[in-house]
Order: sequence, then structure tokens, then C-alpha cells
Amino acid sequence: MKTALLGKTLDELNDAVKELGMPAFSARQIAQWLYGKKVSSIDEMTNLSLRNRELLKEHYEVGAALPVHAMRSADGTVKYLFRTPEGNFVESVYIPDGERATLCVSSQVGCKMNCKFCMTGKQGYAGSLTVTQILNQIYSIPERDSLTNVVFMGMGEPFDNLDAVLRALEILTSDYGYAWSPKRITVSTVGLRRGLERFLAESDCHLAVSLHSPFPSQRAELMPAERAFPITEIVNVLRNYDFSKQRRLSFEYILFGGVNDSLVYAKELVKLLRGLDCRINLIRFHAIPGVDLQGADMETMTAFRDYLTKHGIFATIRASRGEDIFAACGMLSTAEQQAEKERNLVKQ
Ligand SMILES: C[S@@+](CC[C@H](N)C(=O)[O-])C[C@H]1O[C@@H](n2cnc3c(N)ncnc32)[C@H](O)[C@@H]1O
Ligand code: SF4
Repeated sequence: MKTALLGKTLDELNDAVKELGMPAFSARQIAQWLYGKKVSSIDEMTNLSLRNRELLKEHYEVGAALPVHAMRSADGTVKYLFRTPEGNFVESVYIPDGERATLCVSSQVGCKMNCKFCMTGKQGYAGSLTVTQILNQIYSIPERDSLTNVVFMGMGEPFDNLDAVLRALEILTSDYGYAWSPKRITVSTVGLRRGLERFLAESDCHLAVSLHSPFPSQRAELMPAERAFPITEIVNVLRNYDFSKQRRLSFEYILFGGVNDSLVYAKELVKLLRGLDCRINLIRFHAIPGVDLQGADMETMTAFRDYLTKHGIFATIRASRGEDIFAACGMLSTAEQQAEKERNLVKQ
């Protein structure tokens, strides 16, 4: 089997060309073809000699793979489904919004964190995506050239696959790669201790922490990861980091009706986050089957937002997009997984 070039950092491309006896400068040329021109085959890398292209092709391929399924929402959101070589499915969501066009990417197939409200968590964990598979989500969609932002808010916990995520971020933000500003990229996490420390030290991208309750016992009930790395400790780590240099820190907070949506919670959030340079994104819950949680109504969400803003924390209500296309992350891949199982049963 050939090795994918897509997903290789410049250092890795340097090693690859050296091993093949190609000139050292061809590593940058290959990076330019891959990440600048986004070619789909080695044959298109026309400033490499024919001999070197043939040599490269003996061992490598670009390694891009088109989505197997696209589901379009009435509001312009498109959910893409990619198939992994193991036969699993991962989701990416393209979200156009005026001048902005954001792609929400996945970092794992399923997730180990088992948050109560999350469909991906319900799938369990089937593996981490490679750098190739992470970047391929950005490389292989028709809207790739109009993207303004990428958020790691799809399936999986990015800090549980940090090596691959950091390498993807390097390629997206390096001059040899996509040359994007790190301010165009946000990584969302439940907060894993070692991952958080490494991410803060090794990347300049924005950070979003999934919070969902300021009370440790309730947060643990919603998000078991709280038991390993409590929100109070996460906040302490963040307090020692300087977020004033354009790197944005935000907290995500799903408002569950009658669970965490009263002003008691807003007041506690203000206490927890006092003095931190941050904002809160209030998220509408996308209902998932078999879970006894409901979304809060708009009036409650507005009152919650206004309380936070009045008490010094900038808060926004995130617009809910693609409600008509299995909106909750993990729903489409779960449905596809199920359909594939049924197809296989029929074949037997
Ligand atoms: C799917 S997660 C992926 C990133 C990372 N694992 C995390 O939890 O932050 C991205 C965001 O979606 C939220 N989320 C998960 N299930 C949801 C649902 N059913 N409705 C609304 N938001 C949900 C998570 O809490 C998190 O803030
Ligand atoms: S919300 Fe994030 S961490 Fe929790 S199960 Fe879903 S993907 Fe995993």
C-alpha cells in the first residue's frame, strides 16, 4: 500500500525525498503542490522531473478521498460523510454565514469521553483519525477554497488525538502549508490535562472549552471527563496563561431546560470565570434519541445571556444550523453505520 503525502509536515517531506534520493528542494515543491495548489495526483506536480514523479509514485500517493455522502440543509449548511479505510464514517459540516464559511471537522471516529448529551459519545470509540484523514476533510470538499474558518467541533475529542491534531494545525498555519492565521482555527475540548498544557504551549489557535455546568458534581454527571480534570483546575491552568494577545478563549455552554438554565447557574459561572479574558457561547441542545434532556427555550437563553453580559462576561447565543439534516454531531454517521450494517445483513 502506498503512503499518503497529504498530512505530511515539511520535515516529513524532507525525510521522504532524502530517502528517495531526490533533491532537498523538492520537499517544498511537493508541499506547494499539495497545500497551495491542492492537486489530486502526483502527475500534476509538473516542476518535479518525470523521473522523480515516477519514483515518488512508486511509494506515495496524494491520499485524498472524496466524501461518500453530502446532505444539504435548507439553510445552506452541508454535512459531509467520509468513509475511513476500516469502514467507519466521520462527519464534517460546512456552515456558510455571510462573509464567513466555517468547516467543522472531526478528530476521531466516535469518542471515549461519553458525555451524556452527545451522539458521538454514544457511538463509543472506534479510533483516532490520522493527520491525512483530518486534513482530507478540508482538502476534499467542493467549498474548500472559500473556507474562512475551521473549528474542531465535530466527532471526537481533539486532545485525545493531540499529536495528529497539532500536526494538522502546523500544516494549516505554516508558510509551507495553507499559511492560515491561527486566528481562523478553533479547537474545542472537554479539557484533558496534558493535552491542554501542550496545546497552549505548542499552538496559537483559539481554544474553546466545553463547560456545560459550573457545579462539579453536575458537570461530572453530564461529562465524565470532569472526574479526571475538574473544571476548577482547568480554569486555574487557563488563569496562568496570557490570552490578551489575540488568542481567544471561549467556553461552550449547552442550555438544558430545567437543568442548568436558571440564573443561579449564570451567577456561578460569573464567579468561576471572574478575571479570565474569555467569552461564553450559549448553545442550543440538539435532541438525541434516548436521552432525557431538553433544550432551554429562547426566552430563558436570552435572559441567561443578558445576565452574563451584564456581569462582565461577553456571551452569545450560537445560531443553530442544519436542524433538518441530523443536526447533532454523530447522528448522520450513526445512521450511516446502521444502514451499512443492515445492507451487510441483507447480503448475507
Ligand atoms: C461534538 S464536541 C467535539 C469537541 C470536543 N470533544 C468537545 O466536547 O468540546 C463539540 C461541541 O458540541 C457540543 N455538543 C455535543 N453534543 C451536542 C448536542 N446534542 N447538542 C448541542 N451541542 C452538542 C459539545 O458539548 C461541544 O461543545
Ligand atoms: S461532546 Fe465532545 S468529548 Fe463529549 S462525547 Fe461528544 S465528542 Fe466526545
